[in-house]
Amino acid sequence: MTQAQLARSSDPLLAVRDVNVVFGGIVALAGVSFDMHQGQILGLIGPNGAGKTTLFNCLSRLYQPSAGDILMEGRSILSRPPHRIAEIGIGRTFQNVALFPNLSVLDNVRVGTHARTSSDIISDSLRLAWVRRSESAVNTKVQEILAYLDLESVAHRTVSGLPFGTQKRVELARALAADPKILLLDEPAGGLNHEEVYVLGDLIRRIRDDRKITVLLVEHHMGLVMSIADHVVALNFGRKLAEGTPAQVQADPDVIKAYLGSKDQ
Ligand SMILES: Nc1ncnc2c1ncn2[C@@H]1O[C@H](COP(=O)(O)OP(=O)(O)OP(=O)(O)O)[C@@H](O)[C@H]1O
Repeated sequence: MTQAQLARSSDPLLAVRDVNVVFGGIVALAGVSFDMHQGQILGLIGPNGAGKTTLFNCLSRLYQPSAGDILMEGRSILSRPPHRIAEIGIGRTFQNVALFPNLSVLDNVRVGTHARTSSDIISDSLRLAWVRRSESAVNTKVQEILAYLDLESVAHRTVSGLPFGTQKRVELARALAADPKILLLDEPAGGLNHEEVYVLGDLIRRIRDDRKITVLLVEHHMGLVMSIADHVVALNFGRKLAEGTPAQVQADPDVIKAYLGSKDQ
């Protein structure tokens, strides 16, 4: 069974149900619903102002829908603050990279593991045996992720001095360090050159295949979305315009019209 078939055969990992978001008088999302299944790479596309970022921000809990629900493994996530979504297996990256610029790559990735470790300041300062064991497990995990993302050679470098493409990889490493079930990627190809986008596509697919992580990709780079997504949801003016395989969505007359319309503006 392929990853895509496997994905469709199970209950949704994440369910977006009739989500509405209104800013003042502007309806940013109106009744958007779709399912994400385990093992899927889902591409969320749409012209400028379609509502992609708003939906992404609802999923990462920065925005609260005015109606509707978002369920992770059947349970609503809407009462959860943004800093507590990692605990239920939702990881994210940011469009413009949000790392600690003056810390090393290693320390930035180590921060990611804290979402899933349970030590506290008293146990840490007493250096209890279980804290030492968990520290050693964290180090092993961080080293494994750095090797996986080919970041070992820059492990001790300060993040601010690294090229943007490398910083984006560090952000991915930090998100992976929290062991997410779903990874939300906000325009990961933004600011990357052609070769880097190709490498990124390959990497996202490997993350899904090797680590069994479900991926939601908000992306303007149509080539990337269409080459790696197995399911695509297209938004326009806050509504779902179409969903299906990349080929189905690309051939949808409403999607074609929405993109041509936006080019003319
Ligand atoms: N914080 C906000 N306050 C007021 N209006 C907002 C806010 N955020 C988004 N909007 C409006 O909501 C609508 C959807 O915007 P959103 O940024 O989600 O679209 P998008 O698909 O991500 O666009 P882009 O591709 O340009 O990033 C737009 O009309 C936008 O102007």
